[in-house]
Order: sequence, then C-alpha cells, then structure tokens
Amino acid sequence: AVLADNGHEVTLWARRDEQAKEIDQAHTNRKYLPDVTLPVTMRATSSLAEALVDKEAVLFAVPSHSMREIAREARQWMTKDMLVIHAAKGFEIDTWKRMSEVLAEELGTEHKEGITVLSGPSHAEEVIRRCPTTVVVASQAEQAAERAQMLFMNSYFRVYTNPDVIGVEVGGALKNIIALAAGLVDGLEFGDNARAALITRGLAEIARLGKAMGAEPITFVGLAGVGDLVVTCTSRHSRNWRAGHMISQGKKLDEVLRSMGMVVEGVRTTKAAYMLKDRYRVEMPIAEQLYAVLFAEKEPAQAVKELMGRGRTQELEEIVGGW
Ligand SMILES: NC(=O)C1=CN([C@@H]2O[C@H](COP(=O)(O)OP(=O)(O)OC[C@H]3O[C@@H](n4cnc5c(N)ncnc54)[C@H](OP(=O)(O)O)[C@@H]3O)[C@@H](O)[C@H]2O)C=CC1
Ligand SMILES: O=C(CO)COP(=O)(O)O
Repeated sequence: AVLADNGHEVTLWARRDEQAKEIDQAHTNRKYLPDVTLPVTMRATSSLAEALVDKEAVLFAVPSHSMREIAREARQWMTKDMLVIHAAKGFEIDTWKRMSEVLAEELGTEHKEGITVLSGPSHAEEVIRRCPTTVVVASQAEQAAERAQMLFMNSYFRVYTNPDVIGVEVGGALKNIIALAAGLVDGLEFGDNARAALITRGLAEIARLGKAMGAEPITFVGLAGVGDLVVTCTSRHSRNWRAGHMISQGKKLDEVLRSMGMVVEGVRTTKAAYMLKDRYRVEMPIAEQLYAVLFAEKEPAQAVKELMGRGRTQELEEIVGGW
C-alpha cells in the first residue's frame, strides 16, 4: 500500500486465490486487516508469474518459515536487475540462517550483494492508516539500499539506510522473543519496572548475540533494535506480546498459536536463539528461560524468579570490557 501510494504499479501475491481476488476486486483484506480499504490501484494475484514478470523490484513479506520455498519458486520469473527486498523477521528453522542468507542461496549470485532488508517499528495496522512510521533498509550494496529508500519513502513513511544487514536482521528477529516475554510479564502483572527491565536487558542479549554473529553493536540502538523492541513490547498490535500474555493466563502454546491465526515469529525464534547462543558461545538468560517456558513447561513466575536470582554481574561488561 505504501508503494501504491507512491504511484508505483504494485501487484500483491497471495497463495490463496480467494484472498487475491478479494484484494484485487473488493480492495479489502478482511482476515488480516479488517475495516481497511486498500489502494484501488493495487492489483493482487495468486500467480507468481503475474506478480513478478516485468517488475522492477520484489518485496518478500512472507513468514520466515516459507521464505526458501517461495524464493525457489519465484526465481524463474525474476531478472538480475530486479531489486530484492525482504521484510520477514525470523530465522530459517533448523539451519537458523538469516533470511538474506536464505534468499542469496535460492536466488543466485546475481542478487547476493543487493539483497535488502526492510525492518523497524512498523505494525501493519498503523502503516495502512498512514500513521507516521520510520523504518530502516539495510544492504551490503549502498545503491540497493538507496533504491529501496526511494521506492518506499513518503510523507508518512520515513526510510533510513544502513549497511549492517546482519544487525538489522538479528534485531528484527530477536525483538520478537523479548516481546513474548514482555507479554508474559505483563500478564503476570509484574509491573512497568519489569517490562522496562526486560526491554533493556533483552537489548543487551540481542546485541551480544548480534555482535558475535558479525553485526555492528550500534545498529541495536537504531530502529531495527530499540525501535522495534519498544513497539513490539508495548503495542496492542503485537502478536508476539499477545501470545506471551495468553500463555501467562495458563493457555497452552498450541492453543495460543491456533487461536491467533497469524504468524507468531517469536516462538520459532526462541528455538533459534537457544541454538545460536551455544553456537556463538554467548549468554542469553532471558531467551533461555523463555525457551523453558515455551518448550519445557516451566512456570513463567519461576522463570522470572530465576532471572532475578542470577549471580552478581556488571551492566556493560561486553561493551567496556570491565574495569
Ligand atoms: N504484521 C506486521 O506488522 C509486520 C510483520 N512483519 C513480518 O512479516 C512477515 C509476515 O508476517 P505477516 O504478514 O504479519 O503474517 P500474517 O500471519 O499476518 O500473514 C501471513 C501471510 O502469509 C501467508 N502465508 C503463510 N504461510 C505461507 C506459506 N507457507 N506460503 C505462502 N504464504 C504463506 C498467509 O496466507 P494464508 O492466509 O493463506 O495463510 C498470509 O497472507 C513475518 O516475518 C513478520 O514478522 C514485519 C513487519 C511488520
Ligand atoms: O514486527 C512487527 C512490528 O514492527 C510486528 O510484530 P508482531 O509480529 O509481534 O505483531
């Protein structure tokens, strides 16, 4: 819708023909964005060929678990000049690869350098109402990031560029697990101090893993770090926060995911963080406790108790290296 507002010819692809027809003909998307009218110039189709042929750019905005499959299918309709952007916030299941790595593998070397990530605090429910929103586009290739910036930027959607693809992807994925934890803590009525503690110490964990994976730590104080972390931990629109809240009320994970009917990326990302912390040998106590709550039936209150009872430590040890 942002691209359509900017005067571009946009064709949205959806896997279900019925959903594509609804968007194309009625200009609504009742399941995901009720009470919204989409730009009438925006077309929709369930044919990848129709969506991709003769296009200047492609934005992959599918859930992370389906990125590889869709990219593999899409490749045959793509040209080497096409700008490739993605907006998914997660890692691939089992390989725990970042989305740009998955895309580079599937789309071939001609796209590798230019793959661009769009991330930051941007709940769809607000963007579609044209609320002022800021995001970041990251790419190894400055030109690609600037092309994406120019395509999307307008009076309500401000786009910054950043060369740190790893940082932007890691920040966007990991904030979801902290948001799940924030939903739990809010559901337990542990208060505003606890939520602020989670956001701040969650950011320390995100930056620690991100740095070990090759990110620039400064990226995490930007829109893909603090920005998205704050919005996801505090917004009523966040599915991750809502899932955490439901679990705090005693609902089982399966039941929560079924009732949401939308992707809750933080659940799989908790598994990713649990594996990646060992691979990169970093401490991630919040991710570790959340993993136990989601997958080993630990009581959320017990998890919080154990986090509060950890040994003494200094706040900024990984940044200043201690005294
Ligand atoms: N919602 C938001 O505000 C934001 C979301 N993101 C990220 O964007 C990504 C997509 O999230 P979002 O659109 O919100 O998710 P939703 O769950 O709201 O919608 C998912 C969409 O993807 C489709 N889909 C699901 N599984 C597949 C599959 N295997 N193959 C093809 N299509 C599939 C669904 O189709 P169907 O109805 O047929 O199941 C539906 O159209 C996530 O990584 C998310 O973190 C990033 C920024 C903001
Ligand atoms: O990433 C998002 C906003 O920037 C969406 O977060 P949720 O998936 O928690 O709704």
